[in-house]
Amino acid sequence: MSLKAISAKDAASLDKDLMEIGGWSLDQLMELAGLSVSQAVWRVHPPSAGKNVLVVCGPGNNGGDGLVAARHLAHYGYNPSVFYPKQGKNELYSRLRTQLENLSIPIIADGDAFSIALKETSLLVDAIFGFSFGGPLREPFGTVISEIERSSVPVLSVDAPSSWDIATGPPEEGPGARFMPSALISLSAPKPCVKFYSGRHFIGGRFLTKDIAEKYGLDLPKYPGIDQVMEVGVDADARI
Ligand SMILES: NC(=O)C1=CN([C@@H]2O[C@H](COP(=O)(O)OP(=O)(O)OC[C@H]3O[C@@H](n4cnc5c(N)ncnc54)[C@H](O)[C@@H]3O)[C@@H](O)[C@H]2O)[C@@H](O)CC1
Ligand SMILES: [K+]
Repeated sequence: MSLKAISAKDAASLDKDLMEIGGWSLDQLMELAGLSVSQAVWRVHPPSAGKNVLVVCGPGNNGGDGLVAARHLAHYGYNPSVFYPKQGKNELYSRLRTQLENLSIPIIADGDAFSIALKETSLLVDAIFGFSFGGPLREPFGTVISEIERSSVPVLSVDAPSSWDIATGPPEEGPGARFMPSALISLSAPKPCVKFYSGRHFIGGRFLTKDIAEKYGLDLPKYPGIDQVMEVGVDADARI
């Protein structure tokens, strides 16, 4: 069963609905989104496969999901580090950063340190851009994406493979043209660019209601048991 995709425009308006009529705060949505990212990491890369996980965070809420995921990964026993070259400027991101600092999770901002960390990690979480990515890749992210593409480190992308156009997928050429993560977690619903993606696909963000799903023509994911992720095409509905 392939799940219905949601456009970037509708994804933004779904977020607005969740917060304006759904009673949700951004903190809560980001916490559940980041928690589901951490569970997808556990599914594709349990600590026995390597504890070093490098979370690359962009300046927006996709990056915020990465900050939240890094915290959960530390509590699970991984050694996460965060590369956060353009740090989001608001109170929520600074509180998330403080939570990471209090767990002694390294937050690196410099490109050379990123190159070193990339060589020492066994999984990279791509929390650079989500559904608000648009237009030609602005530095430093072209360089960052090219380095990720060139490395052999497996990647789990959050909501969309960063640098892909949310509707039309990977760029023809330049950074991102050969970027294919080995795992993807879509939040709330897949984005249209998922049709260009091949690899393990999870759905996360276990907070949709039937009404909101209907309003946007989405399927309600059948999360198994108490899990915060459902693997598309793998997990059967095992709800209690
Ligand atoms: N709907 C949901 O289920 C939820 C969504 N969340 C996350 O929020 C994300 C969307 O967050 P935002 O709307 O903040 O946007 P994004 O985090 O997708 O990206 C926006 C940031 O990237 C920069 N940017 C955009 N295009 C660029 C380019 N071409 N070159 C360089 N920089 C560029 C923008 O300046 C902005 O700072 C989703 O993808 C998801 O990961 C969660 O945090 C909350 C729950
Ligand atoms: K991403």
